[in-house]
Amino acid sequence: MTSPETVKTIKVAYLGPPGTFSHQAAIQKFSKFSKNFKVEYIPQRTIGDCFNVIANNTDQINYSVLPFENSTNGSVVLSYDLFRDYFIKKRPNNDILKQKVRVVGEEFVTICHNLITNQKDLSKIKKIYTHPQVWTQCNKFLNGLNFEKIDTSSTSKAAELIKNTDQDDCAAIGSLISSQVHNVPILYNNIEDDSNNTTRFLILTNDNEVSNDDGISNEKFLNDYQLGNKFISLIVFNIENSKVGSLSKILTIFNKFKLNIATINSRPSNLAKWQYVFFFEIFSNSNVNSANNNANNIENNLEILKELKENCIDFEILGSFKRNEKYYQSAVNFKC
Ligand SMILES: O=C(O)C(=O)C[C@]1(C(=O)O)C=C[C@@H](O)C=C1
Repeated sequence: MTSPETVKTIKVAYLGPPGTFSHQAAIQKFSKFSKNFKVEYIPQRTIGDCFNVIANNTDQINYSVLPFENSTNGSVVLSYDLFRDYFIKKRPNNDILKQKVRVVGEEFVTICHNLITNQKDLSKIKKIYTHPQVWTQCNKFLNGLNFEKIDTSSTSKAAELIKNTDQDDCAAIGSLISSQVHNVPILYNNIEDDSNNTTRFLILTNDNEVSNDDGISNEKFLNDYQLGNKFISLIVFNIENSKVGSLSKILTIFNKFKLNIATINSRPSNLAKWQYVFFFEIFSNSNVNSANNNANNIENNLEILKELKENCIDFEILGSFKRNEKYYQSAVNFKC
């Protein structure tokens, strides 16, 4: 048995305060490690801070949890823009394979929203606080109510503000756990439009870190705990926007190598007006870390990498990770 002094600590950053959906994602992903490791969950003030602790290698954080997309209202653009800015900043180096910020996993959380308030009469609520991503997940409940929307850094922050106000016309939207953490009652539960409302989170790490005394990389360590053999690679690139066919050329490359594209997103490049940075997620079957990688895996297929590089201004693999088995679960299994 490992003695308490030799137990290694895994530090996981998440959007705080405690009780956010990001906190829930972190616990879902990392609680299984607590048999062999001491897992510390470290709250961050903003989603930007969750990214920066990894990008800047601060506070000896091993992993960070980042909301990435929601089944009701789509991409968390703030997270895409953090990747975009990181990619653009790194452009001059253009080092394809070894990046500092790596995406090494994903987690899915069922998002059930609650109206949290000390007020007992809905018609008396004049201000509602929550994270901006939430408003359009609760359209049906909120439509017709007459209130001021106040954005907060997270849902649990909204509940904390309600706790600390003496005004009786305020409410927050957040999780059951946030209402318990801040000890403010729920007036209405399950106010999300879709009872299967789900957010997908990415797990980030820093390549320089190792997870255990054997020197196994965080990437391999986390993937070894994940079942299945489907991998996802997240890539980011920019192309000659004005050249006819430049994006279709990229699509052709994936078709040629028989790789399925799971998602496509674009964001303004911020380099010049009306120029874009593209994010693709690519399915593959082989393990990034195994010795017998086959050519199907984008990270190790030099031919694909060469063709992509030739047809992009800049191109980067942000990470590859095993598809979380929750992705395949039916909606019924996602119920709260
Ligand atoms: O505010 C929270 O609780 C978060 O974890 C952030 C966040 C997000 O940014 O999407 C996570 C899940 C929900 O979709 C709403 C908010």
